[in-house]
Amino acid sequence: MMDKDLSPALRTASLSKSYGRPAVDKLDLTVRRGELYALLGPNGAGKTTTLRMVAGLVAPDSGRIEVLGIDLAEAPREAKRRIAYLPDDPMLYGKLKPTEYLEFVAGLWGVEAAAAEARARELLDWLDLAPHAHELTEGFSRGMKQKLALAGALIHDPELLILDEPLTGLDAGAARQVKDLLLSHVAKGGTVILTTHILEVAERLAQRIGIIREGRLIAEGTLDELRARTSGASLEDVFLQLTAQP
Ligand SMILES: Nc1ncnc2c1ncn2[C@@H]1O[C@H](COP(=O)(O)OP(=O)(O)OP(=O)(O)O)[C@@H](O)[C@H]1O
Repeated sequence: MMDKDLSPALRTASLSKSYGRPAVDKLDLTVRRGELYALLGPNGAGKTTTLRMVAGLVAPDSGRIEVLGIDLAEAPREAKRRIAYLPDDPMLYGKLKPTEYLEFVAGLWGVEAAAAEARARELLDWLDLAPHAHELTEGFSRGMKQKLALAGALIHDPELLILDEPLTGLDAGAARQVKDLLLSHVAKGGTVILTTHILEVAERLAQRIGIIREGRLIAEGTLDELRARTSGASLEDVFLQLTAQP
């Protein structure tokens, strides 16, 4: 068996899911430990479906998913403990205050109370939510809710962060906080996989970029490698060339 420590952060093999027609189609994706990987693709390409399968929220029709060397189907609890998943439409409980919400999520993960409290304080500070720690989240703006959902996703200190459109709807200051948090996670050896339609985010943050279309990976590499494959100067040129319908 492969040494778990050498295994990639994520490996999917021939991963497929169909809703009448294929949403994800025999997808082979490998994300290395310690990288920030951006998954790009046009609307309906299968990005969210892929992430939902990796997070264990949608069962694949076929194929395999390994998280840090752990087979998701064989050991779902062990695999999911190592993952944070932030959906594009996170749900909060409006009648809870941020501290209560984070305590609640920490409890679900079985994080020990003192550790959870310290981690919650750190995350609220980091995301500038500390001044609102004792307000009900139902009064929060969309960006504040999104930041709190991110804090909730990170409360159990997971190694692999999977984020669906984490910067959409955030103002410049909030987007910077989230970007810094993701970069610091990678700097500490963690892994981030995100989807984004903001190509500048992928261009600036990602070590590698994967482009999917119709559920298949059609190109992958560093920005320079993708540029070299096309006549594109910017990621937008590259993206539009690669995803153009034949
Ligand atoms: N629960 C579902 N029921 C039926 N069809 C679905 C479901 N979820 C996704 N699909 C279909 O699967 C395909 C892939 O959708 P998905 O949301 O994964 O794409 P995406 O790349 O995330 O798109 P976007 O950029 O618009 O968010 C689409 O054709 C979508 O309509």
